[in-house]
Amino acid sequence: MANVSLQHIQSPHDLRALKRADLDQIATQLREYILQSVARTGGHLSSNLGTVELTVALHYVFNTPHDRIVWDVGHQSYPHKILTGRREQMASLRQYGGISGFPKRSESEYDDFGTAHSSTSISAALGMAVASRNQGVQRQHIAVIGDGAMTAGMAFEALNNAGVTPGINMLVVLNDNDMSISPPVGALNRYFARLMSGQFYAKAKNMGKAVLQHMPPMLELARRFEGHAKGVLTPATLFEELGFNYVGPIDGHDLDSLIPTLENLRELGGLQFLHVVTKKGHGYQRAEADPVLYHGPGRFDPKQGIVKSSVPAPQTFTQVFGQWLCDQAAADERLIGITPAMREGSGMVAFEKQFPQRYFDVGIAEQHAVTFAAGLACEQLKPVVAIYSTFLQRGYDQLIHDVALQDLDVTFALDRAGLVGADGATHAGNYDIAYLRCIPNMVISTPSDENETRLLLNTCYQHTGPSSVRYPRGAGCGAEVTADLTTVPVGKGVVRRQGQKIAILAFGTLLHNAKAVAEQLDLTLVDMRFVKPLDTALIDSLLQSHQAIVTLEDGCVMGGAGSAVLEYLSQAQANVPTLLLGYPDRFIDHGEQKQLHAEIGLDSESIAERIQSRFTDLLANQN
Ligand SMILES: Cc1ncc(C[n+]2csc(CCOP(=O)(O)OP(=O)(O)O)c2C)c(N)n1
Ligand SMILES: CC(=O)[C@@H](O)[C@H](O)COP(=O)(O)O
Ligand SMILES: [Mg+2]
Repeated sequence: MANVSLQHIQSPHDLRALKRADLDQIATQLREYILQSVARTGGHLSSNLGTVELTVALHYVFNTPHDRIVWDVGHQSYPHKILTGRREQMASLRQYGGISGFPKRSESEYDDFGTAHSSTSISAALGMAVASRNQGVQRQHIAVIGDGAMTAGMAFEALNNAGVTPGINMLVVLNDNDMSISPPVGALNRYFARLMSGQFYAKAKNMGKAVLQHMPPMLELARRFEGHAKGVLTPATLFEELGFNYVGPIDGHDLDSLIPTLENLRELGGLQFLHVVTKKGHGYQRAEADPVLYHGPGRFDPKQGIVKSSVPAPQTFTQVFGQWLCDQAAADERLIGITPAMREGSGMVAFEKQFPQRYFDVGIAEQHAVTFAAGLACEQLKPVVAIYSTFLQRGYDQLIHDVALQDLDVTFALDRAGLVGADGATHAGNYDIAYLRCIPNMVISTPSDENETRLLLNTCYQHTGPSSVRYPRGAGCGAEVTADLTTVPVGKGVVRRQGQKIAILAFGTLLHNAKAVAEQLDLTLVDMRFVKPLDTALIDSLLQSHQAIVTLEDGCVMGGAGSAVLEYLSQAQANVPTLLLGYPDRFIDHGEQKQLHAEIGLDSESIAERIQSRFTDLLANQN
């Protein structure tokens, strides 16, 4: 066996030039490279360790980039990125100016579809397959989707449509590692477990090796597969009922199973569904033992594993929410906590332990999460939907049609509001103020620090209608958080500093970037607390003594809080110069949150400069 090196793989063409016998070495080196690289940069780890062999086999068997591969979610695409010429660039992973943590069309000709929000791969691959058919192009279209991503309705919408789409080549590869971020939930997961249960999977593993070692002619193999797949291995599956030829489950770490099977499926063409079984974290014992902890680690030493810092980290907004949820649930048995598959990320691990009967992880199913909450509210329960701002976009119609239109009492705890940092544009929570503000009955609150978050969670929870509390990823300014359940008046802001002629109306945590500016330029600083209802009485009183308004928000300017103030000023016929500070009308890539805020002029220095350049004369005439 030749000594081959990952260093020589600049593209899948180099991989395909190797002998089959050399691929195991490549897989071993690839796994080690990913472990060492992610340990240096941080990023998604356990899912990438689980797709090493599958990725090698797919790029070895299929003629990429002519054949298309869509990686669902795409957090497991690091092996793909490394084999497609970005090995060196992994050092810049998810950093300002560096490569993305997800497939991105503008990054490589091998990234056929930008992913990150889950369960889009089958729809996208189907679109590509129909396009190839209609254009008379012969190519394969592969969707690689995890068992977690398969729990989203959109995946079944696509399967349902594909099943009645004639004349296309599409291979769906289900990467079944029996994990989402946390342990998977739902009846579908039980179904997969049945398919993998001893009687089927053991035979599949042995049959895979036996049948594939002698490699009869393709059609003979297909016939055998047909027979085995239908009879011995597994009963007709849900996927066959939807029009796919189901093959598997096979061992997703065994190149001897993967390569002949994929070659067979490549020759067969048509609608194929390959069920592979992998282990999340495969090949790194610590990640195998705790795939949740190693799902998205920061930097760590692979030899030691992730070590809890001895220096207590500042409390995050997520932790403030998690504590509040438990306290509020203890005080009110009507509270139900709902997460669409983000138990850890949303801070609900303690809540699940303390209130298991009132905790619901509904899977990657944001649409269902919202309307499920609506149903609970119809029966006088008080659901709290803990959901990242970006993922609530998936349940937007349900929020309007099922919750707001019926004025139901649902509280939305919107974590990851604003720029999230390393996950970049796909996960940015930039739009919730704009997309919620136009919905009647909605209450929108924007806490400025950790204690304000608790205050506004108390307040919105007690409000008997649809409401939202938005807070950013990570820690805030370190404000002391009370332990009580005090509320504040809905729709009322608070003047934090009295200045002279210019008032900054801050909506959210960027208020702290404006504090020093207000001191430096002697400006009034207001913590508005709510975008809707807007504190118009406070604005009226400010207009009595101020000659200019600045609005400040960690969200898009278009349709955001500043727009709400402008609308009011126009309606009040108040002709006062107004400067709107917020996110520009473009997508903002990954980097540190502080770096990104500086890039778009929302750090303290930029805020001061922008106010000074806009209101030079006014400032000159202050005392
Ligand atoms: C719409 C949407 N909701 C939630 C997430 C957060 N998320 C990222 S990965 C993941 C679990 C995916 O599980 P699976 O598809 O099985 O992939 P694995 O991590 O097991 O490889 C979730 C819930 C997301 N990316 N998109
Ligand atoms: C891939 C995905 O969508 C999640 O893993 C997400 O990256 C988690 O984000 P946080 O790290 O902000 O919880
Ligand atoms: Mg999984």
